Amino acid sequence: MSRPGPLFANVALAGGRPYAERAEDEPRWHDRVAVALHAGVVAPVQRRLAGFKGELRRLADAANALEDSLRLLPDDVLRQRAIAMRGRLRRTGFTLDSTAEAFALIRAAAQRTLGQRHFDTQLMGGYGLLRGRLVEMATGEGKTFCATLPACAMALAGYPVHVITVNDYLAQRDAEKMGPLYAFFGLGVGVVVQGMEREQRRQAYAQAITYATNKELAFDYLRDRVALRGRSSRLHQGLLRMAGQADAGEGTVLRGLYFAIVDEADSVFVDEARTPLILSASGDLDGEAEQNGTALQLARDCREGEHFQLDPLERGVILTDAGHAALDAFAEGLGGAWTSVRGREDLLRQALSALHLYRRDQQYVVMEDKVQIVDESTGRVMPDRSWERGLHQMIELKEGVALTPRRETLARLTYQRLFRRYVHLAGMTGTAAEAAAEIQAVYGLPLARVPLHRPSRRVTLGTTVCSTLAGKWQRVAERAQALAQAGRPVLIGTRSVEASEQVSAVLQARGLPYALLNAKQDAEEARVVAEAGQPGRITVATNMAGRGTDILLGPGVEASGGLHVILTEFHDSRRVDRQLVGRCARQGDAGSSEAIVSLEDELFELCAPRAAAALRQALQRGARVPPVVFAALRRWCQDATERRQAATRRAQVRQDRQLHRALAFTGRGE
Ligand SMILES: Nc1ncnc2c1ncn2[C@@H]1O[C@H](COP(=O)(O)OP(=O)(O)OP(=O)(O)O)[C@@H](O)[C@H]1O
Repeated sequence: MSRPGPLFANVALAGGRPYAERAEDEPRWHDRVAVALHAGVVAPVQRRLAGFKGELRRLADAANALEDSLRLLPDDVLRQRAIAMRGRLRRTGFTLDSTAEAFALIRAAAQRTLGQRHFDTQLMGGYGLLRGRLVEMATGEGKTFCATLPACAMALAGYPVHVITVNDYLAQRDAEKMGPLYAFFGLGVGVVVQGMEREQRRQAYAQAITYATNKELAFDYLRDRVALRGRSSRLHQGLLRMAGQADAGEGTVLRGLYFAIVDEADSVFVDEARTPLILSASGDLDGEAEQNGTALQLARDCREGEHFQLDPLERGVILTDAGHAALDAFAEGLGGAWTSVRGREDLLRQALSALHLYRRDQQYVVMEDKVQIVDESTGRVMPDRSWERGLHQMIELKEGVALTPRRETLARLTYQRLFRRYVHLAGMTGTAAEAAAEIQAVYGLPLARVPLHRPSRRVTLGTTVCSTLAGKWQRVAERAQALAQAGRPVLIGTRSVEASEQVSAVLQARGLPYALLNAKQDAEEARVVAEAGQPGRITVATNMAGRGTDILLGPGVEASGGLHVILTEFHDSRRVDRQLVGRCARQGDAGSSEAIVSLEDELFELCAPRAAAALRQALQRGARVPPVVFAALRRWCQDATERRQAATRRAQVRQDRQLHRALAFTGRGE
């Protein structure tokens, strides 16, 4: 990008103000080819960027050259110089020289306000973000601080900035921590988190820099779309407003989609992009309880293999011929949805899914007498979300809690479509590798790798494979006990609330003190994280302590070997495994990691049940299984899952595009 403007790629006037977003969000033909080829496009992506590394270095050198001249300047002179840059940035855009100067000023201000000096690697990362790249910086290299450079620079130039992260805890933590730096330049910071009122949100988005999670942002944008919907055309609406003839309306919450820095970009752009975002309103409960109750009754009488088959990977239920026949016979004489073939099949499928595919303390928890969905990638509850098409009510009935009304869809959007609408988009993550090609193809962000600030000292201890779950928990507890006794903090990462409770029970039985962080125990998250680096501390956590969590080492811990991370189950993607391991040995600190898994783990059971069973028998016979065999099994399972998920995302984008075309034809976008 040579300059930030012209930004108004597509301007709708919302509440009398311009609302910028990109109109052209359809991927081009070569993007589609790239998506189709997926893994095969890594090489061309990297070739095109061959010259960028040198540019990053030149930028850092240019900023360093200015450092001495800024050191002794009084605060107000520094501030004045930054403000004076606004005109220049608007005129010339973010050239290498102007960016170097802006970054040097921001770095000097950060030293004064936060007591931290941006590393050269952070200057490089910041430049990559400003230039619309997917910046890969290893876990712990300080992406939060790095993002302040482009955020501040863009905000100084007058463009609204969104810093997007994966959970409320991080959004709040980062906004608070970096606030004093922004305040130095008179730039306001807003945070948008779950449960905020509309007006609070509007105020947060009105600030120069807004921190928000991808989910909050997406739903706010969807609500804006609904607010703008139904107007004859954007242009027409804009003209009406200019002429002062438009209805006052409620207006929009956002100011548009100008510049977004997406933290943990692989999670947001890839992992979360499998699920469409659906804005819904309360419907009614007419006869729902009775109908669902009858469906559950029938589902309990159905037998797997005879009446239905399960596809746990796709969370699907397939009815067999015998299943169809039993359903038709059962429905005879019943009214309501039972009268139509589709209606009754839907009911039975949802009931079977509720019974067999959705498990308490895995996909959801029951808290405050409510079924609350646990987000698989963040490990957190999503209190105001529900499953679609009656599934949620079916699970409520299964759990014996009060039924909530079914929701009706108002608007629907995918992350792919949302983020492509940003006029200027950038992403950063510690784990881009396998996702880079897809992110380039779908979102148009080429990869830029930033070198480590200090060489890594992480010790990777390999994988222990146990034949059973029970054996695994014992082994995990033994390891945690031994390491804690040696004065090291230990982080035990689990995939589900259920697993975190299983390992807790074993630790308790051994009389070992530990802290637990999961969707049910999240009240003291900040405290648990703050203490997780203390000597001898054992912390059990789901993915809540995965991405973004920064565990600071207590006194003496560095000398005793740093934080030790135990991965107790492989995730669907290796990137998520690496994120957990990335909690230790950050920025050249001491630290180690190991994996202790079992052949009864879900990944193996779902993807390679026969191979897992054969290996289990071999282990139980006392045979020695070479580690390469387990490594191959892991790779096979994770590759298979990733491929399936990539296919789901492609289908998602396709469906989204078709829907968009159909709606555009009728003049009603989402
Ligand atoms: N320039 C700096 N000087 C001193 N400390 C820094 C600097 N940059 C970052 N840090 C510290 O490094 C730690 C890691 O930072 P941060 O959590 O932002 O890393 P990250 O790259 O976002 O990691 P992850 O990928 O795990 O989210 C924090 O404690 C932060 O305060």
